[in-house]
Amino acid sequence: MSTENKVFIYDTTLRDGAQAEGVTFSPVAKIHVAKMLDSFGVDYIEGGYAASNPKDMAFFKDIKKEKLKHAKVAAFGSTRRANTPVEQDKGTLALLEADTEVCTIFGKTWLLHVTEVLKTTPEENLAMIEDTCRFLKENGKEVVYDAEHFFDGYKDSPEYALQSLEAATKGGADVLVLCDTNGGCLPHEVFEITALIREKFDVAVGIHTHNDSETAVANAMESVRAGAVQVQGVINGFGERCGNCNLISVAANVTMKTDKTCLADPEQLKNLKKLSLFVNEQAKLRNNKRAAFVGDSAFAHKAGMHVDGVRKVSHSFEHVPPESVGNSRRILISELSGASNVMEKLLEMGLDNIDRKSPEVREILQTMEKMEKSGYVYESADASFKMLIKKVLKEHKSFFELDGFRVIIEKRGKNEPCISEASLKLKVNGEKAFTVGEGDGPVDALNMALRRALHKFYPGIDGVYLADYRVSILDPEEATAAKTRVVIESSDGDSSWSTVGVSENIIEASWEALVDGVEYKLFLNEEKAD
Ligand SMILES: CC(=O)SCCNC(=O)CCNC(=O)[C@H](O)C(C)(C)COP(=O)(O)OP(=O)(O)OC[C@H]1O[C@@H](n2cnc3c(N)ncnc32)[C@H](O)[C@@H]1OP(=O)(O)O
Ligand SMILES: CC(=O)C(=O)O
Repeated sequence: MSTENKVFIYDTTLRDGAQAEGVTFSPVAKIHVAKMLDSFGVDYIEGGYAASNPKDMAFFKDIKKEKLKHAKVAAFGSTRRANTPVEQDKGTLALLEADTEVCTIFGKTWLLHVTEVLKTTPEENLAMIEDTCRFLKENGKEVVYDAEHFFDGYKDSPEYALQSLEAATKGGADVLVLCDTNGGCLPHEVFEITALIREKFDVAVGIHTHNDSETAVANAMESVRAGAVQVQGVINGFGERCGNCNLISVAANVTMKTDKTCLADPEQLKNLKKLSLFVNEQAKLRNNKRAAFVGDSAFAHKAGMHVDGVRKVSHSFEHVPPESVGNSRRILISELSGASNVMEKLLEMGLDNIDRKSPEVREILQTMEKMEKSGYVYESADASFKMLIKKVLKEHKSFFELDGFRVIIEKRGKNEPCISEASLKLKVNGEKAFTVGEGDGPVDALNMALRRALHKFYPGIDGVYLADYRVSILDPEEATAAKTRVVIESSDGDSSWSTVGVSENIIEASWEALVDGVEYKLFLNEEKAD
């Protein structure tokens, strides 16, 4: 492995990532993730624990058919069992059966583990490490040696920790990976110990960190600064307990903030958000809004003064340009907004002729603050804020007029399903419309009735559906007077938009949000048609 300014990215999403609570990859998902990682440009893909289960073993067979462009596939396992000849050790033989270019084995560094977990002697553990590395080398493998609990072991007995690395080196290991298995180390310790190992060993050094002290990425970055040339981690940082080092942040930090490189094609960084979303989808995990670099909030500006700064000089409040990692800037509207937030929204609406100091901008701010005080929130209901702007600017028109609605929910027997039905009376362009809708719940039924009523007049909203529905109870301590806030996300398949409604009655709050959502789409359709 060449160490010249290159940091090798070793991805263990499919192995240590799969050790996260709530994560299981299907065989198809494993292949999808591996292909995506390869296109992104990671150097190693650890596909699973060879001796663990048939699914992991099948992955090694299936991935061979995929002809990866760049990444090497690694099979993971442990040193041989104590007092077992390596050529008879089931785990080691499973590594050979995986038939990968690279084999990664973990071995014990910490005497506590040697005597209390393996229940063997320090000498036998050293023999286990050396034998297994040598056997795999003799079988033509590139061998990555993961020194489990390296930092804890080193703090307990530096002498034995060094002997364990010497055993791996004698066995021919190509990389010595220092593992902070329990995730308890701090960056300065990782720097010092990595630097020391780099000095003592003429073999490439790698780093594998866990996030139990919330320092996994910082620890990996410090190890790299001290000379580590391989970083092991997981896309999005999930993994055993609190997770592994997040490779999303490592790839971005190494590429943009150090003089080192880690991606063959640094332009791939523009696919960082895409990669993050894809891996979460395959792992069936929700996206973390606040994730560094790739989260929806990573470049979302809320405070008025920040928005003012970003509008003047983008890097005044952004550490890297959002587009460099495939993300985008968002301006949020809330009671903490100032004129700059409003100006950004006006621009998004194509209204570029309104002065920042104009009375209209002040009135928009004051109306919004008054509404927020009574329970509305606009930071997650951008379309409602745009409707509010139209109302203040007297550019709003009602596409229809409500004459009334009735919603019923009926359960005809213990084992019968709940039926929701809504009947709705509207006037559109002076013409009366009366419709009935059924749905999975009362709001869905109301939504169906509304779309049916409008179909004849505005067929452009036919494809719009409810994508998400969230309810919050405001002032719950005032039991009967509690208000309900409903946020609805509507979608037409290509884009989505959110609206808000507030009332003491949940159906009325939902109706208000529905109306904003429909009107927003009708305005957009009109603008497109002009
Ligand atoms: C830090 C890490 O994340 S390392 C990766 C850990 N990952 C996993 O454990 C997931 C996959 N594991 C598995 O599917 C199973 O544990 C298997 C198939 C590997 C082993 O299953 P079992 O044989 O039933 O053993 P079990 O899991 O209970 O116990 C571990 C055994 O491995 C031994 N062991 C643990 N670490 C090592 C090591 N580095 N080298 C050799 N043996 C080891 C233990 O001493 C224990 O041996 P014993 O049965 O003689 O007491
Ligand atoms: C090898 C590994 O996963 C660890 O030490 O955490």
